[in-house]
Amino acid sequence: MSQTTLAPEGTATREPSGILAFENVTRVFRTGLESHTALDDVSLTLQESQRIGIIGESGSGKSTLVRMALGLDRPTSGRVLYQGRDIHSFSQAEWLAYRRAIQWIGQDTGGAFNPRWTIRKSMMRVNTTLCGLTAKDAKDRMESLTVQMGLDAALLDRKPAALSGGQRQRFAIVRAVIPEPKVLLADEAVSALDVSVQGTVLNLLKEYCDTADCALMFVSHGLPTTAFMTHDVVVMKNGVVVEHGPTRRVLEEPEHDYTRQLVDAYTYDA
Ligand SMILES: Nc1ncnc2c1ncn2[C@@H]1O[C@H](COP(=O)(O)OP(=O)(O)OP(=O)(O)O)[C@@H](O)[C@H]1O
Repeated sequence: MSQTTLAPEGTATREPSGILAFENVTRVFRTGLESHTALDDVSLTLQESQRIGIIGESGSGKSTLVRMALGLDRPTSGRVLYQGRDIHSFSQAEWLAYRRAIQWIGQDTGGAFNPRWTIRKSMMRVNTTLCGLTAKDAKDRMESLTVQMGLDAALLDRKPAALSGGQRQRFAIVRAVIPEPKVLLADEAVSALDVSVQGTVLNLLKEYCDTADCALMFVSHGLPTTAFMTHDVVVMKNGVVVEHGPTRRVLEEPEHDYTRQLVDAYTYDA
């Protein structure tokens, strides 16, 4: 069993259930006669305003964890808790509130928006229907966040294909933060971007989390970006949490052989 309770370094108080928690979550995928355990009894707690990294080789279960948090997939056993309550016990109204409170930013910046609509139309649609904002609130927040992200407001009236990858990714962040989420799930959110744009996007994301007291689950293959973005880190292998702790300690003085291999491989490749 992998059990970890994580809090920002120096945080004085800890809520046992945190804002988002995975309680003994197991996910087994069955295809024909084969079965594969993508998550194996994973327990971890994300505290308010905490930024945690999730690292591990391809296939270790990182994205499955994110899908569980978004309610796009259900645990075979165990529970996903938001503010101490099982997300799958929510009423329809509670579910709507949850979908506002937890937002996702992925690697595929094109996929975040309808290719046939302008960015403005996509964002307004999601935030008024799915997230329940009034049209005025959605528009005001969209326009001011666009400027905060260093984007020209005129770009809102373009379709996604008429934007650069970096611009689309910054709009993906704008879309995600308009509903004032309490948790952001970033799954390889900057890996498709070139290094100079990565830095800008990471800074904006970090700044947003700090000013809005928003927690962040940061899934990445990049150890330097994980070190920059997170207070704590969880190392996953074959669906199990093999190590966790303050990011600097885990990356500089790994306790588990697997973490050491990850760190060494990264240094070697760099
Ligand atoms: N729908 C599915 N059906 C069958 N197996 C699946 C399914 N989704 C994920 N898996 C398997 O579960 C394991 C974990 O996948 P997951 O996508 O969570 O890994 P990951 O750590 O995010 O990998 P990557 O870094 O490559 O994105 C993999 O072996 C994957 O093949």
